Amino acid sequence: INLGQASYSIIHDSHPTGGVGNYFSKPFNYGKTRGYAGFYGQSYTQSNPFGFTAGTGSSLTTKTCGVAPTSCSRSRYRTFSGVCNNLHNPGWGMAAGSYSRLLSPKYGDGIHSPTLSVTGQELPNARLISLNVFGERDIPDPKFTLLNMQWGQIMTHDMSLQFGGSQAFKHATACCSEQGDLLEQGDLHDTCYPIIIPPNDPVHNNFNRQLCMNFVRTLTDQDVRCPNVQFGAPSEQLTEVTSFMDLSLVYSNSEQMNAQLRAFTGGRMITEQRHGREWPPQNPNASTVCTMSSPTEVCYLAGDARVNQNPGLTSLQIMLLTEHNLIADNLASINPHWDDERIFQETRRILIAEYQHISYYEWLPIFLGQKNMRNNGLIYETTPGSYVNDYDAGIDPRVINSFATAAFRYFHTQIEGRLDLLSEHRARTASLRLSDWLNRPVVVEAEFDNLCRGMVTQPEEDTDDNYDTEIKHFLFRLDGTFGQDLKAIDIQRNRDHGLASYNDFREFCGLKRASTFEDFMDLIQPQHVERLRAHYTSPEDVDLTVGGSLEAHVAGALAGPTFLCILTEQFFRTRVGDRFFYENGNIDNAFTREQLQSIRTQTAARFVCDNTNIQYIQPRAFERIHLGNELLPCASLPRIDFSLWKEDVTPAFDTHNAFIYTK
Ligand code: HEM
Ligand SMILES: [Ca+2]
Repeated sequence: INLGQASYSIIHDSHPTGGVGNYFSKPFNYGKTRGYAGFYGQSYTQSNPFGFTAGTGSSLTTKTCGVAPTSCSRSRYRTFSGVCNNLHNPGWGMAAGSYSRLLSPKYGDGIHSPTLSVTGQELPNARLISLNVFGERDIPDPKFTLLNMQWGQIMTHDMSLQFGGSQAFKHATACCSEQGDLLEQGDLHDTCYPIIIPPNDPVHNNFNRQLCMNFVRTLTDQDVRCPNVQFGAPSEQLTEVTSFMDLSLVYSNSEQMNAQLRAFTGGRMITEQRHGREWPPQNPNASTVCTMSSPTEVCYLAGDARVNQNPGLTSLQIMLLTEHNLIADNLASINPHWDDERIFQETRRILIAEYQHISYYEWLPIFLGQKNMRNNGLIYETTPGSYVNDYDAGIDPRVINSFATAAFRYFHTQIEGRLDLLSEHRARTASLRLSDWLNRPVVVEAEFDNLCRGMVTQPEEDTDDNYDTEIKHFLFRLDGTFGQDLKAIDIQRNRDHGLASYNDFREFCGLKRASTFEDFMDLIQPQHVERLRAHYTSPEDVDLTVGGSLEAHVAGALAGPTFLCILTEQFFRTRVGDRFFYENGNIDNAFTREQLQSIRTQTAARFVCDNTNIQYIQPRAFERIHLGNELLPCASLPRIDFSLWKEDVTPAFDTHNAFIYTK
């Protein structure tokens, strides 16, 4: 490959003085005003989202609702589809089930059509809001690395994939012509909701034409005619993946798909050996899922269909895959009597634990704040080897629509459009332009270690109201000059899913409901409020994904109070509603105290070290290298001690005497 062609340099703007975070005189104490704490475990008004039987030949799609069994047997291991994690509600969190909601939807027609203004008119154009309300300044984050952003996308892909409508691939349904012109009304598919390019768009030449960006609506329980959906009830979007943090992106969401990924020997996953290391297998549908300049280019197959989407994501997926095989080889050598299935399942359990640990104790505190997480029971100060027995079968672990469709997407602001390739001495050898390498993983194989060093060294973009030009004007441009706009897509998706308004969520989160635009100034800078006023007719119309992305951050967190409320709620449910959560000592095959303690020593840094040829890394890999976080030899970082899984080690843990955390 010709990297020269792809190199790209950006001149960084200087950091603005007095950023959004400094706007408040009084810091907002999120923990104290948690007005929404009362609803855990309550049931929601929506119609039965589970227990679907297969859909009935919808004309829209071949996709069908997930089928949850009516009863479950107690398995030692998670199912691939997520069913039976909750023994009373077997469908909770399963793949092909629905999202949950914190607030009832606000569809235009009350049931299914995209949200409208309170005046009954269309909401302001999504691309216009993206252009005029949000910036595109390139401000490197002073503290965090690109790994911080990239790990978040891994968690996203584990937790959510909107059914049928994602813009992450070239969509089979076209709402705009090849040249980008809006199709005639009669030619538009039912699921089309194209983003119209406004007049005077700075990059798309709209002269004498009605241009658009493709946008296909997410399929709902009504679209695929799930049984038990009540006539006239509001539509609920479906998700393709399990809600649990169970590494479904590695192992897939069904047994059949998993069988295509497993080697069925030594507990291993299928890999292909090239250039002295293991790579994921080739995707049999390479030409449809990847952008390839030759038919022999690599295009990977993994548990998640988005694996090839961008080089950083693909690199982390590869690391998760090789970490699986590394653990499997360790277990196989210490337990030669274990068969393939046993090694595979125990390995899967350890890898998920390792990843849940890094996500909850190393990554999430950066985003949600350590104190906030402690106050709300998302993490605990544990004594060595102690369990946290906070599993609650009454908590619905499903992913919340406003989490996946608005709050978690805020971190698209952290995406960097230039990826540096670095030597072991952290010298830059070249840079990649992100939009040259979307759905095109060939570069990952050619530059794996250099890319990974870039990811753990380069700063991510500041978490603010700016979105990198590579995703704002060039997303999925393929060979074209310009492409799509991820912020505009996020706004359009917010309306597609009929999310309740920003103002509704403020109230829900215990904040003051605004009656005028000025009332937003408690959390949003005046110049941003003015831009909202210039575009929206009423404060009631402001989209959640827009208002939430403009709020000043809560001290110690990377989001404002409204998004923080949704994020905190989600990660509480994801933990407490997961029967197999790694710290839980009350399940049939809980880790022993020693095993749990060893898992708790694992860090993102060591994980990266063990799955790349990187020799030196800073111990806190989500943070940039600085005094106190200098490069150290990989071997000096703690590593999980797999000998603790040797079967003749009797568990020393006594449930009755141990210090147990309970809710
Ligand atoms: C280079 C990095 C990334 C790219 C190119 C990217 C691109 C995309 C695209 C194209 C979609 C589908 C939009 C739609 O059709 O509605 C999407 C969805 C999403 N993204 Fe990202 N993203 C990136 C990183 C991230 C990060 C860092 C996070 C959070 C930490 C994130 C969170 C989400 C979420 C929650 C969704 C919705 C997923 C679903 O429910 O289907 N993304 N992203
Ligand atoms: Ca999952």
